[in-house]
Amino acid sequence: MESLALHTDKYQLNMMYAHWKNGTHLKKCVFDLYFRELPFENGFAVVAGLEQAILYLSNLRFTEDDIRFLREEEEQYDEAFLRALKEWRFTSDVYAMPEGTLAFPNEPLMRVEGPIFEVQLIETALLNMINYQTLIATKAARIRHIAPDDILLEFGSRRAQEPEAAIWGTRAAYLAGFDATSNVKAGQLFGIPCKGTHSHAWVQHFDDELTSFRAFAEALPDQTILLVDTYNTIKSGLPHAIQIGKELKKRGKTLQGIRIDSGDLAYLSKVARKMLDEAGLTETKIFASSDLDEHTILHLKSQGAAIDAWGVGTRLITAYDQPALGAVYKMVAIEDGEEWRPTIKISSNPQKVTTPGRKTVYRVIDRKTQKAHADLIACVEETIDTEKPLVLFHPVHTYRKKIVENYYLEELLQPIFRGGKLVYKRPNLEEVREYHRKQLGQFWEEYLRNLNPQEYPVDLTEKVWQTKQDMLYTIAEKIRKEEKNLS
Ligand SMILES: Nc1ncnc2c1ncn2[C@@H]1O[C@H](COP(=O)(O)OP(=O)(O)OP(=O)(O)O)[C@@H](O)[C@H]1O
Ligand SMILES: O=P(O)(O)OC[C@H]1O[C@H](OP(=O)(O)OP(=O)(O)O)[C@H](O)[C@@H]1O
Ligand SMILES: O=C(O)c1cccnc1
Repeated sequence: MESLALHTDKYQLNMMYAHWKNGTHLKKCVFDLYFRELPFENGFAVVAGLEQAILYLSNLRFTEDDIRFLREEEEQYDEAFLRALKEWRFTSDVYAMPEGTLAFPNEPLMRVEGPIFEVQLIETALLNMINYQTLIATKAARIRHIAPDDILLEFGSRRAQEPEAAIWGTRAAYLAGFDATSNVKAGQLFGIPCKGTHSHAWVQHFDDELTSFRAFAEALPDQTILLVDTYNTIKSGLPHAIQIGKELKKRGKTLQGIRIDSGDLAYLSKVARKMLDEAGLTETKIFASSDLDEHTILHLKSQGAAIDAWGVGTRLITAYDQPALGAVYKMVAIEDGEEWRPTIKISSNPQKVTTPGRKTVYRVIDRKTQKAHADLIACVEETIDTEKPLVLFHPVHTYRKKIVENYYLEELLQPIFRGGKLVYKRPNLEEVREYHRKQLGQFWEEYLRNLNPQEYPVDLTEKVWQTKQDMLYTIAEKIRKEEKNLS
C-alpha cells in the first residue's frame, strides 16, 4: 500500500505543528475509537476495517513528495518541522477488536496510545476505514440474518462511491456472511470467491435470445447462468433457458442457474421453479437481483419466492439507508509523569460526554449457556475477580442492577501494534468469517433480530463510572468558580 500520510485532515497537521512548536508533540496520550449509535436500528455492529488500518499503519511515512507538497502550503511550516515529519516513524501502541467482532455503542473498537504527534495524525484515516467497513459489514449481517441458508452475492461495484470502497466494501460483506463477489479484483486481493452471470447486453448483442443463450453455454458450459428477463421472462427467457438446460443435460452438464432482474420477483421465481422442475432441471438455481436489500428479501421470502441466490448491489455497498456510522476518535487520557491522567470532553448533549481513562472492554459470558450477558468497560489496570459475583449496573439509571455469577470474561481489545511494530497475527479472511460466525453464536436471538432488537447492555465498572462522575463534578465546580471570578 502506498503511504497515506497525507490522507488526514488539515487540522491534524496544524495541531501536530502547534504541538511541535510548543514542545508538547512527544507527550503521550490515549484515544478511543467508538460509535455512539447502531446503524440501521440493528442490535449490533460488525467490526471491519482493521486489515486496511493495519496496512495503512504499517506503511505510514511522509515521502519526499508529501514534504514538497506541505512546503507550499499557506501555513508555511518550519523546515525543521518538515524534516521531523520526513524522519518520523510510527511508534504507538494500538489495541483493537478483531474484525468480525460484534460491537455496541460507546465501547472502544480501538484504543491508540502514543505521542500526540502521531495519534493525532492517524485519526482521519482510521475513522475513514473503520466507519465505512463496519457499516457495510453490519448491513451484510442484516441481510445474512434474514436469508441464513441462501446464496448471497455482492454485486455492488458499479454503484459503490469509488473503486476502493467497492473492494473493501465487498470484503466487509464477505466477512459478515456473503458467499461471493462479482468483483474480480477483490477475488485476486483477498481470495473471495468470484461469481457472475451475464448482462442484458449479451442478449441484445444477438439477433435472438435463444442463440445468445446457446453461445453463452457453449463458451461456459460449467458456469452457465442465464439472464431471462431481457424480453419476456415467462414467454421467452424461461423457455429458451430450459431449452439450453436440456441441451446441456444431454452433454452431461447442468444449467447452473437463471437470473431474474426485474418484474415481480416472487411471482416470476415461483413460475420459473415450476417450469424448470417440470423440465427436469431441478438442480438449476434461481438467482434474483434488482435493488435488493434485507427488507425486500424478507418480503420476497414471506411471499414464498423460490429464490436460491440473491445478487445484492447498490443498497449494500453504499449502505443506502444509512450512509455513515458516525464513529468518533476521542482523547481519554494523557501522560502525567509515570501515570495516565484521564481527560474528558463535556458536551451540552449528554450523549456526547466522553468516558475518561485508559480502558479496555470485556465480554461477560455465562459459563453454562456460553451466551453473553453484557460488555463491561474497565480500566486497563483493573482486575476483576471472576470467582466473585459481578454486579453490573446501568451507567445512567444506576439503580438498574444485575448480579452475574458463574461467568468468564473475554477481553475484546487485542494488541495490534506495540511501539509501532505489528504484533498481531493477522487471521486470514476465512478465519475472520469463522470468528464472526462464532461471535453470533454468543448472543441470544433477542439481540440479533433485525426489527426492534433488545438493547444489549454495555456497562462501566464502578471505577470507570466513578472516575467519570468525579471529573464531571470537578469540572462543573471549576467552571462555577471561574464564572464567579469573572463576574
Ligand atoms: N414481489 C415483490 N414484492 C416486493 N418487492 C418486489 C417484488 N418483486 C420485485 N420487488 C422489488 O421492487 C422493485 C421493483 O422496481 P422497479 O419496478 O423499479 O423495477 P424492475 O421491475 O426491477 O424493472 P427495471 O429494472 O427495469 O427498473 C425492486 O426493488 C425489486 O427488488
Ligand atoms: O440492483 P442492484 O442491487 O444494484 O444490483 C446490481 C444490478 O446491477 C445490474 O444492473 P445494471 O442495470 O447495472 O446492468 P444489467 O442489468 O445490464 O446487468 C444487475 O442486473 C443488478 O440489477
Ligand atoms: O453477475 C451478475 O449477474 C452481475 C454482476 C454485477 C452486477 N450485476 C449483475
